[in-house]
Amino acid sequence: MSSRPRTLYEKIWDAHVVERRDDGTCLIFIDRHLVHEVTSPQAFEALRLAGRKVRRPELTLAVPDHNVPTTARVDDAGNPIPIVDPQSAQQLAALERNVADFGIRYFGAIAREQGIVHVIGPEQGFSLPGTTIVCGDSHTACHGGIGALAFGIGTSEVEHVLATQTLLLSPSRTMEVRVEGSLGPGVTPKDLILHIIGRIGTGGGTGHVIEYRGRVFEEMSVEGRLTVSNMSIEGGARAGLIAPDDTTFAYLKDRPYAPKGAEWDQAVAYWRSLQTDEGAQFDASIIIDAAEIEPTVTWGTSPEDIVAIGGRVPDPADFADPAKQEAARKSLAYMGLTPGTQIRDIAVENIFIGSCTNSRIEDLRAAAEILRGRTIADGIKWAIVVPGSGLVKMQAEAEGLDRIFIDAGMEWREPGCSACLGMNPDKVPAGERCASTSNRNFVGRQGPGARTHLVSPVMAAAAAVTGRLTDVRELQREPA
Ligand SMILES: CC(C)[C@H](C(=O)O)[C@@H](O)C(=O)O
Ligand code: SF4
Repeated sequence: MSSRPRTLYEKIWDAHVVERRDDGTCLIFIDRHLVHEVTSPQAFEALRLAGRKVRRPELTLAVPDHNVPTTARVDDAGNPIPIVDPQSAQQLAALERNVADFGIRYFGAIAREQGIVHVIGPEQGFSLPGTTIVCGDSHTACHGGIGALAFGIGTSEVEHVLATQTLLLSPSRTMEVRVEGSLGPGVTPKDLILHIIGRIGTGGGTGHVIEYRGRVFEEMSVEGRLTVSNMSIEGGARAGLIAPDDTTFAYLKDRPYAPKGAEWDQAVAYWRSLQTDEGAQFDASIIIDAAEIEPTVTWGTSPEDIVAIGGRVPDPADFADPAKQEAARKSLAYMGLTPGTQIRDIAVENIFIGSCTNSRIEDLRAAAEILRGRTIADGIKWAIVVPGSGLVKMQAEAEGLDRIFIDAGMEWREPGCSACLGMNPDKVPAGERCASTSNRNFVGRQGPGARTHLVSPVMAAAAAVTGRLTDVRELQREPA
């Protein structure tokens, strides 16, 4: 192994090379494979047809999340309630058959550990620093928040990993996003990543793995780091990474699948070596001043269409690039917005707090803190809180957060992807707006014709209280 200074990405990559090919591609060992119901059925079917087994079933974890309804899943007698939508029911049944046939660890729809695949990986200690993690899902980048090299793969690659526990890959370029200074009050990791995407654009990270560096990330909780890394894919990057540190180790210790005893100590000793070396070169570098970042929302139909809460809807003519002008015109037409409108004058009818970006316990605590003792505005027709996992839900209930949401007039649901993409019945009606803590504001993402404004959990809570996009700093209380 060379002694030249290496980035964190290069260290993880080098540690997983099974074979280097002459064309520069490498066969990479995959430590962890997460599986959900949408992108796995054809992969299992192909294995079945070829008469192949899953090579390392113990390195695979499956869970249904996209299609599960978020209304009650068991009746009063504790019996499972059948899923109404035939396609969803079929996908869940297929996953159940596949995990049984191939001997894969599985948290079923009514297991208390069930949840969004990117929430349960770190929560279970299944996702660990320095590992390679894949899933047939673009937001796999999320797990980079604990220092894992984690990325989404296609269904044929899912099949390859199931069969061989390896992938043939080309190395990525490296990009450093260095954030200097600290985040101000009311400014969250979600605002930070929206701001970063606004800066680099949705294509800015293409071909790169981003390492997020700087004191902001050292000071940030693991859950905040997961939020940031989660949206790396919206900046076009293959993956995101944040170097593991004592905060990461404290978060992972004693989790069900984390190493224990002497193995834990050995693991931590290794994880401590997973820092970018002094003098290591990145292929690209971006520097951001945290002090410039305000609570941020999206105005358009791309995650790069961001604006500070104090700002206005942009005029397409403001963009220099004619292609951007045209995209902005289309976005504004879809979003039903007029250039120059104050962001804080935009009324919303729907609130969604959830998704693999923002449905962990800290997200729910922060939103509940804004909603405590308040009620949602009259203009809000639908407001749901969807915890990221059954364990997050239990924890939130133990802390009384569910009561705060319900007393405010919101619905408290079962875990899953829900209105993040509306593959289940949770959809935003056409022409209506939603302040959403999810990660994509694409045309039709939350339902046909739905208009999404991406926000942080506290900003979603603030919008629920006032019925319009609102600067959460106006609603924050002095600490008691
Ligand atoms: C359904 C799945 C393949 C998809 C993804 O890859 O990201 C979904 O999770 C999403 O967020 O759009
Ligand atoms: S919560 Fe949304 S972004 Fe995350 S995996 Fe589910 S659908 Fe994809």
